[in-house]
Amino acid sequence: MTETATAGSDTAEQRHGAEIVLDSVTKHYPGQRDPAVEEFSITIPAGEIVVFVGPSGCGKTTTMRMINRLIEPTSGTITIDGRDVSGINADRLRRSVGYSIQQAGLFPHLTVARNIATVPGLLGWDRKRISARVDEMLELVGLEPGTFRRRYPRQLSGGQQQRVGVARALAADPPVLLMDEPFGAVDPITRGLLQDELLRLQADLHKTIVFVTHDFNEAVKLGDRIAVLGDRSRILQYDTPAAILADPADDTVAGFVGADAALKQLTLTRVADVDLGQCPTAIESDTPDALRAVLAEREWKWGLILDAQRRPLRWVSADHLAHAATLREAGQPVAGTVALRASLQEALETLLADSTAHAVVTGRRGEYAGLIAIDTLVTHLSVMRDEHSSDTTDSADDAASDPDAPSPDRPTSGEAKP
Ligand SMILES: Nc1ncnc2c1ncn2[C@@H]1O[C@H](COP(=O)(O)OP(=O)(O)OP(=O)(O)O)[C@@H](O)[C@H]1O
Repeated sequence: MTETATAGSDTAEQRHGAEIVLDSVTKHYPGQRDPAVEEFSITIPAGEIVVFVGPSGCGKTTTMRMINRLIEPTSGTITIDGRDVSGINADRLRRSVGYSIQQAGLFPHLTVARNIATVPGLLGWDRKRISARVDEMLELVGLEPGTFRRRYPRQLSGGQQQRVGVARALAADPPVLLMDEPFGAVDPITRGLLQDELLRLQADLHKTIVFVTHDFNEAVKLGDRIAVLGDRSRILQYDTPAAILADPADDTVAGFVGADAALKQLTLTRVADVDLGQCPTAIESDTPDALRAVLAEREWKWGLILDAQRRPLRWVSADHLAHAATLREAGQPVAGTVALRASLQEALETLLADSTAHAVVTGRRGEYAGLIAIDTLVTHLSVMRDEHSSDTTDSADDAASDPDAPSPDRPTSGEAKP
């Protein structure tokens, strides 16, 4: 972080995240027997979202607040973009590090506009620039400026307050954003929407975001990396969500991950990233003969009837076709489809609702793109486990030297046989 960035001008470096390094940081609160944080070391890469997750009281908030010196460490060093924060004036530092907390922490006596304008005002921006920035920030977080500028926090829903909190934290375009359970006080649906918005914002902004939560699902959804913390902020595991889900470092982390690790893993992969299966298809204006022949000849149980734009309509079996004169009425409706951009967990939900136990995948215009079968998901999970397993190298070596060893599973390609 540079002085220029601190002063809030539009430099290139200001618009990108900054690396944060904590080195042997300890916090011992006066009068306490044990330190709240002990010898904590971590490197938070520029432009990534790193989530601190751990049980209540383990020291997450204390650790995070030392980054912007809301809490002063007892020992150790913290640098942002190579600069030791202890050498930066604390007020100046806080203006260059966005901070968003549970229940938004808005000033109740100030309008939404003045709340968002707080840091730009402190940085001495002129009125016109601040006003334009307030509108830009409100639009960024999905609130219409004409409606929301003049409201007070009490006139907003919890989710709207959180959005304003995020807008305020981003207003001076800080390279670093600290978020302490920012979505903890809203209902699960709003929470999901706010998480989606944060990911959408981050895709454009590339801030360095340190995010504290109790909720491992939230950590998996938001984190480029997750630091699972134990007592005194001891790092139990620091890795990507995929690696932690596939190979928890110990029983404590496994307990945190939960019994449904596999389901959580499925949220991390998009349908477009696995090989899709295929089945015979026909356009509904075709005669049944060709499809009937393919099903019989290649022993497919099901074929798929598409409309003229190749959008999936119905599943048909050989029985359905036995006496059908046309494809227009034959078969049973496809229960639901899943888009290429959807997650494998959504694909699982779709296939569980489908009578043929397949998820029909569609492209951007709803056209048929392929199928996902349960085998595709099982194989994918097994590949993920192999990739992240701590003894991957050993088993790969073993397999290479043993000609009878089974070949490792890979995602199915080509044909699924519905
Ligand atoms: N000002 C303080 N004085 C003394 N002890 C404190 C102070 N603030 C926090 N602590 C103690 O330090 C430890 C870590 O607290 P901290 O708030 O950092 O944990 P946390 O992981 O963020 O907890 P939670 O998830 O419940 O917010 C706790 O045992 C807490 O009681």
